[in-house]
Amino acid sequence: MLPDPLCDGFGRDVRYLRVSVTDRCDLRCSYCMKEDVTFLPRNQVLSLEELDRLGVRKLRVTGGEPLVRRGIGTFFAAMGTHLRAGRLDELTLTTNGTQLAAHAQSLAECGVKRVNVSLDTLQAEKYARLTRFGRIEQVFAGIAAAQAAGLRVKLNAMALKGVNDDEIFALTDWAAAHHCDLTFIELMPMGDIPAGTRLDQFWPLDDVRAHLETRFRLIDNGLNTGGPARYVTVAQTGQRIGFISPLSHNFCTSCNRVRLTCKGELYTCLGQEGSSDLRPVLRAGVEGEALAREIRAAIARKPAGHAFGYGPCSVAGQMVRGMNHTGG
Ligand SMILES: Nc1nc2c(ncn2[C@@H]2O[C@H](COP(=O)(O)OP(=O)(O)OP(=O)(O)O)[C@@H](O)[C@H]2O)c(=O)[nH]1
Ligand SMILES: C[S@@+](CC[C@H](N)C(=O)[O-])C[C@H]1O[C@@H](n2cnc3c(N)ncnc32)[C@H](O)[C@@H]1O
Ligand code: SF4
Ligand code: SF4
Repeated sequence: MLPDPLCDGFGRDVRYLRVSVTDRCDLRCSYCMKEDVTFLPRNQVLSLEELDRLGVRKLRVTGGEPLVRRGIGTFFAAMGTHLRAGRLDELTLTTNGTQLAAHAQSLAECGVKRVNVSLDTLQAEKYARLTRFGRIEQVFAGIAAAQAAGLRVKLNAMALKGVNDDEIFALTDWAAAHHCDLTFIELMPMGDIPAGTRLDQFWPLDDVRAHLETRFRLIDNGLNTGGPARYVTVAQTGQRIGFISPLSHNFCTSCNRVRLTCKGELYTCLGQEGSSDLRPVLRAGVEGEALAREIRAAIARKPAGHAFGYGPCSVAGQMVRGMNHTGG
């Protein structure tokens, strides 16, 4: 949560900040970034002390891959102190899981209760291809370590036509067997990826749901975690499945979030260009009410929503800015 309830120009209360601690990543998922992507020079990236100044109530740490940022353990330890002192309500992260085995225990000791781990396939070879060189065993080990440390794990799987459309049941069964929640995500046209690839891979989640319903009875359960997912319960297994459908079921009217990039830009919408540069004030040591004022002014300009859309042979609203920069 941000310091006070913050209302934007459309009457939405914005209470949730997602922070990208790095744009760097140890993987190169082909739907997220190009193989030869250029990352920001390190001196443009906010220091972890500057990030600590934000004073938010609910923090999701993301990236790029948050666990590859040097010193990230110290950052989580500092955030853990805020958590114990009651200055922070929730501390969590979204990760590709490759480095989770090494960090899980200390994350739990810092007060992290749950992690979202991105896993789009269960097949080692396909995983290596999709991420360009990732080793799936590292992710499995990361998930096991997280659970052994007492963390709840939610899997995030992109729904990608022609890539993992043959694995929807396998992912669902794996999640059930490993006591993980599972969320499917629609592909957004973010990053410097050709429109043709997007059109080939976009798979609306209504189709994924219909596919699941050939085997399972899905009951809408109305659960709201404060995030964009609509959840169902699988009648046969009791497991929970979420659908994040920014294209086919746009959730912008209830949007409660803004994002801070690792450079200190506050993006008030994932799918629009407008941002406010908070780096000068963070670098100048501004905090408390003065910083909140800057954030409020930015939020007042939050746009209504994204303009993404897939036509028969064109893509609308494409953002060249990558998810790793804005923070997925
Ligand atoms: N368009 C859009 N997509 C979002 C937004 N927030 C999350 N997403 C998508 O949902 C994916 C999963 O987000 P997570 O990091 O797991 O967070 P979450 O689903 O909000 O988290 P919880 O519900 O707290 O578990 C992101 O990578 C994005 O693809 C948003 O505000 N707008
Ligand atoms: C950008 S990553 C950052 C955190 C971490 N590296 C990870 O992969 O979980 C966060 C999430 O964004 C999702 N993502 C990346 N590109 C996307 C796109 N074009 N559309 C929708 N989600 C995307 C990923 O699948 C991942 O679940
Ligand atoms: S989705 Fe996450 S793991 Fe994959 S390239 Fe993007 S930032 Fe890295
Ligand atoms: S696209 Fe923008 S307005 Fe819509 S839910 Fe995402 S961040 Fe909010």
